[in-house]
Amino acid sequence: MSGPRVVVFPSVAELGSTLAQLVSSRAEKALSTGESFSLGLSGGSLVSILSKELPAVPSLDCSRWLIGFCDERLVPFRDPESTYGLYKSQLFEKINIPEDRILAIDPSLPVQECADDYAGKLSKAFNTEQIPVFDMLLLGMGPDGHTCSLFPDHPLLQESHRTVAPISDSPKPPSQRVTMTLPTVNAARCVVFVTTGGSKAPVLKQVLEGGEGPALPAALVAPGRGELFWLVDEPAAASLTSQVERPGPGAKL
Ligand SMILES: O=C(O)[C@H](O)[C@@H](O)[C@H](O)[C@H](O)COP(=O)(O)O
Repeated sequence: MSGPRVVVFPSVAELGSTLAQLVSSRAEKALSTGESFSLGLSGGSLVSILSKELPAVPSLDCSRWLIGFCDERLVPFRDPESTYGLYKSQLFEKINIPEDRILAIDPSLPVQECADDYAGKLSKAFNTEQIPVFDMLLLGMGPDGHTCSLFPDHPLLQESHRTVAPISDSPKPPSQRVTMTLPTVNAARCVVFVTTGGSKAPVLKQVLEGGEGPALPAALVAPGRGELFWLVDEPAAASLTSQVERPGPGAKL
């Protein structure tokens, strides 16, 4: 993998429209040679950014997309903390993604069984007993450098076999979650971090330019054979001194 492309935008709105264009272009590429476009979604602020911008892409056809979740909270879908629930109301109802092509967890299961069940859903959908290779994963990063539900100094960072794992002690509530593991994240063809806001500036510098102590979870994302993008806004990029890109309005990545 070549190094990450760090792309800085003046505003979240400009970041969001470029993100939507990037998703759409990778979907076209996947569908030009294959049966589907597999996209993994994260929660947090990504929900509103994607839900605002993706439906605005002209003639977007999501009928052959396959949607998975990079992580999910173990709460009922109607709970405002449910990432699936938020995407269902804010995005899925605005695009033509068939319900049976959205791979959601079964939140009625205990967390270990839920993770095993979700791993099975991915295995079936990707028709593999190995690691499912997503065309694209969209990730966020917390102010502590977590991504998915992989948190600093957590044993899950060492997981090298399971594709999906449970966590019951998430420092970010809700405490019970299911998360993709690093082997699954790093198997993807394209990984895109979306990070905005000044509160992320210190941790973004540490992740991209190094710092004290063990590598933070977001710094462990390095897709072996895939592309890695960091789409950030100026406030989040404020502490960076390394090479970044600042595309003109409407530029395509
Ligand atoms: O469901 C979750 O909690 C997310 O998947 C989580 O990993 C999120 O991406 C980060 O916490 C960043 O969230 P923000 O972008 O809202 O800061």
